[in-house]
Amino acid sequence: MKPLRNDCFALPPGVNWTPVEEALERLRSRLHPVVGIDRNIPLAQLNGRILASDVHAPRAHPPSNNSAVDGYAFAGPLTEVPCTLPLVEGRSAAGEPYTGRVPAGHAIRILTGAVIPAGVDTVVLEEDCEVIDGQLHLNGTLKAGANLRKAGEDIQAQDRILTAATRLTPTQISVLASVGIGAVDVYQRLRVGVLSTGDEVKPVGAPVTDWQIYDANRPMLSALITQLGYELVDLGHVLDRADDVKAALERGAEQCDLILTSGGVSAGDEDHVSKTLKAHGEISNWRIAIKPGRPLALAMFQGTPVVGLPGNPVAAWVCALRFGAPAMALLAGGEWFEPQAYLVPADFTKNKKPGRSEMLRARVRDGKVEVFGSEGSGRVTGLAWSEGLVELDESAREIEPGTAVRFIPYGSFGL
Ligand SMILES: Nc1nc2c(c(=O)[nH]1)N[C@H]1C(S)=C(S)[C@@H](COP(=O)(O)OP(=O)(O)OC[C@H]3O[C@@H](n4cnc5c(N)ncnc54)[C@H](O)[C@@H]3O)O[C@H]1N2
Ligand code: MOO
Repeated sequence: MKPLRNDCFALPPGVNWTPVEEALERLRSRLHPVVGIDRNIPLAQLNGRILASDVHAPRAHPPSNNSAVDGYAFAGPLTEVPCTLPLVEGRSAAGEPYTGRVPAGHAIRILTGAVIPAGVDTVVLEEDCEVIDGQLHLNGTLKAGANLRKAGEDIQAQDRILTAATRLTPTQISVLASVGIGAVDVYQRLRVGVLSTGDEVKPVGAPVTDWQIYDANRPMLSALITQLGYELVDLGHVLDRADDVKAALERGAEQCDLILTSGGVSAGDEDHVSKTLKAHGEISNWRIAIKPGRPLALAMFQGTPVVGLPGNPVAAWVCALRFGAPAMALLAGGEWFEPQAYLVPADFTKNKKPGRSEMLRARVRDGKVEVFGSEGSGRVTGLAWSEGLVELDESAREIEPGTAVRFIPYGSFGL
């Protein structure tokens, strides 16, 4: 694990507005995994963790030929019908295989998941045949191998079943279990600090006056971090005082692999996050051609990367997803990702200015994408209403009902 370079967020001089694609490419090319490896983590603790190495199957899946249905097994194919086959004594059930050999011209009772006994290779569904006095009566033809699941048809022993950098979800955990793997090596959880700033901001529960607002960003970002599978370090809230901001960042640098701050990153007199990062770290104030989320500060502070999100909750959310989520995936040992977007007809009208891409709070209903009525960056109700974002690229102008637009469901960001 090598540390990030101090100048990893530097932008070339003279660049004012960074297009979204360029900002993303910069992050992708300058970041790399910063976490160590946790060895032998058991299945029960793997959900959301990121594989540190490729995984190979120690055995095949399924391990032996077995029946896909409840029915009767015989040697196929069955071409001449009607046909009657005598049934042998006994049966093959899941967990209780038939150990003998079925003689030629005979059939045997078999249940779903049971090993196919020697001498037979084809299974007829019990609904498609009749048993009368120990004889199996068949009326329909069947190909050899019908209703049989072949050994290794899903996974062969030694196959690579999962690759390093895969984020494990319930479905991948099932694959591991299917071949008997009870523990794997995963990256240590990325420790992400979340810090709120602002003299007007008060934590929920504290007494407030009219000029104060509750801290909506920290609980939102904390929930995001947890849902993405990272370890949350709550760095609390600090007032716009240089010393307090510095002390909080120092705590963060000690305890975290990445710090997310919100507020204090535009150019105002009270934008102490920017100022502190400038005085004590290497900061690059990115002005990204995106709405919302124009001001984004990226910095290295005492060896730890800091993403300074805008204070407006909508902008903080959009930036945390669009730039933060892929960056965190990469730092955490996973793969950089471009969120999967779907082209969906718009159910709205919009006259967009060129030059900036726009992210609108959106959701799909009846195959059309709706956007929230207000684009105000402080409107938290639109966040709660939305199920994803519509991304309009820099060149987009007139959107009319029916225009195909890119809808990115929140699931595409790993939520
Ligand atoms: N002259 C300019 N002014 C502003 C610009 C600009 O480019 N030039 N950009 C605007 C945009 S866009 C945004 S976004 C904000 C970003 O400003 P900051 O990141 O410095 O954020 P603050 O000024 O501290 O706060 C903005 C807004 O958000 C509220 N806020 C802050 N923290 C929280 C929180 N934890 N929970 C809820 N709400 C929060 C804060 O009260 C402000 O209303 O700058 C614009 N101005
Ligand atoms: O771009 Mo600001 O980020 O509108 O809210």
